[in-house]
Amino acid sequence: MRQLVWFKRDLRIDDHAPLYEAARQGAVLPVYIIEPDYWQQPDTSLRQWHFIKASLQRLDQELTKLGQPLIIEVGPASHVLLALCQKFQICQVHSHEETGNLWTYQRDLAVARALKRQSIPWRQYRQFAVLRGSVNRDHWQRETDTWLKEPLVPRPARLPLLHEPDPKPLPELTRSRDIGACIQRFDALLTTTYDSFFRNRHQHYLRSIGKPAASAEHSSRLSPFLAYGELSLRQLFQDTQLKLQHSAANRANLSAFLSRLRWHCHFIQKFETEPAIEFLPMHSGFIGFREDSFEPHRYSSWCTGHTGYPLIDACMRALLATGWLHFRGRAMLASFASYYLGLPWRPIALHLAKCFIDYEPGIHYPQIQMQCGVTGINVNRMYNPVKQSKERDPSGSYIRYWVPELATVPTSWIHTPWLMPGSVRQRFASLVSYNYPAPIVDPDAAIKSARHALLQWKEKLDPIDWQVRKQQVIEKHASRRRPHRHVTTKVSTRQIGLPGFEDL
Ligand SMILES: Cc1cc2nc3c(=O)[nH]c(=O)nc-3n(C[C@H](O)[C@H](O)[C@H](O)COP(=O)(O)OP(=O)(O)OC[C@H]3O[C@@H](n4cnc5c(N)ncnc54)[C@H](O)[C@@H]3O)c2cc1C
Repeated sequence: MRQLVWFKRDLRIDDHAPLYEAARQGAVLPVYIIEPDYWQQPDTSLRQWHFIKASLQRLDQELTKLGQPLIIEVGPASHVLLALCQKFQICQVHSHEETGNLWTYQRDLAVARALKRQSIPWRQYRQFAVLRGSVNRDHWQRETDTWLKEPLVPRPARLPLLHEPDPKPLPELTRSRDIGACIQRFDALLTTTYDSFFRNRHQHYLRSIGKPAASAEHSSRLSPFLAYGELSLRQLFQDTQLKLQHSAANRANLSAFLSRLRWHCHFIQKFETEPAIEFLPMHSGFIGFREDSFEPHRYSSWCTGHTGYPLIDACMRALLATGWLHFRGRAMLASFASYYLGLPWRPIALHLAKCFIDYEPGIHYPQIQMQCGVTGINVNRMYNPVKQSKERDPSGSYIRYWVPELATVPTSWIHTPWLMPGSVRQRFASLVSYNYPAPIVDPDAAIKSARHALLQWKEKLDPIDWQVRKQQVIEKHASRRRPHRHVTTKVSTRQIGLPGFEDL
């Protein structure tokens, strides 16, 4: 009974239920499909593909040690899978569930239809503490915690050789308008990133979390490995819990880290429940908000890190160069683009998605909407870029590193170079050619206008209607430790509900 395991965003062999279950039932063909059309989507970029490429090489080495190398094919998944099923007389396809963007959801529907036509069952397994179908947020926390604590799935002892693929290099993909490769990487290896975090980097996790340079060192930096599944979230969760039990000194740091692993699933659950938020704001009253105020010049200055606000530009340039940014930096970039530059949330989401190597749609879209103020249930976070700069990078060392035009600006002016008196500027200008832009918007006027625009927009809708829509968001998405007394209906839908095999 030959089985096919379709590797998607789960490039590992440990705690991999599809691989383990398939191997129990027969010989396994492990397959990864490169889908050129996916890599043309506006939220993807080649820097993500370069990361995946390295993960695929490691996955292939692991599978080869078990006995069956990885088969890598190029083309639309439904065609590739059908062709492989026919060629190798496959009885069943196994994969993890994916909470992806609309493109991957439609791809999965096409795969389900194609396999059903050939009467080949497709079994999908849970990869995160995320529920499909009807979700009751009252019990979500308990159910997902139970899943996170379940025993890990062992790796198969061996995989009998079914097919020896021809050794060939992975294809080079191209894109017409790509964001560009990363010029600096933190660490491309899971083992070294993981070991160094738990050995010592985590000891300053909490203290560093909001500071740009320190968090680059003391955050786990495991996000890309989680996003493409080289590391199992459940394994990381359980390892952290174990370390927490044996580490009296670092309880606060490890507990904070553990909460973030729960947030990972909490956010993906929001996207799984309401995938439309890839395109539409969570609070439907915000449909169309700021769309008329899109200014291409402001957008391109923000995208390239030339807004004239030193910390904003440093964060954007760090992201462009490395593909990673700490949480506060991401939040600040999104909030600044929305409130100070008046840009609509969706182009903000797309640019950041392309920049992030760890792009995870399920975290990304709910977070973006929260930071851009269109969920209707979160406090509006209008981070003041100058205040943030003074608090988070007081010496200006991060700014100087990423914005070399400001490298020699004295600390007293590093956060507000536009306020430098003429005499200082003259002295400074004689040393270097100073070509840093003036602030793209006046901070006080911009925030005043953001507040005004928000109020005006909300006034367009009847206040009761606004409240009703807000309540709908709370019922669908808010996490609850205790049951919500007023909610009588269960929220259902999934990712447009990937139908059961029989429903197609
Ligand atoms: C606008 C915006 C967009 C974001 N987009 C993404 C994204 O596409 N992919 C992504 O992985 N994270 C995203 N995040 C969340 C967070 O910023 C990153 O997970 C984190 O910075 C990754 O670095 P780390 O692995 O060192 O984090 P750590 O602090 O070491 O956290 C460990 C893991 O916990 C999870 N996590 C941490 N913080 C959060 C959070 N606030 N919400 C949900 N999960 C969290 C991540 O899986 C992370 O890898 C976004 C945040 C914002 C504000």
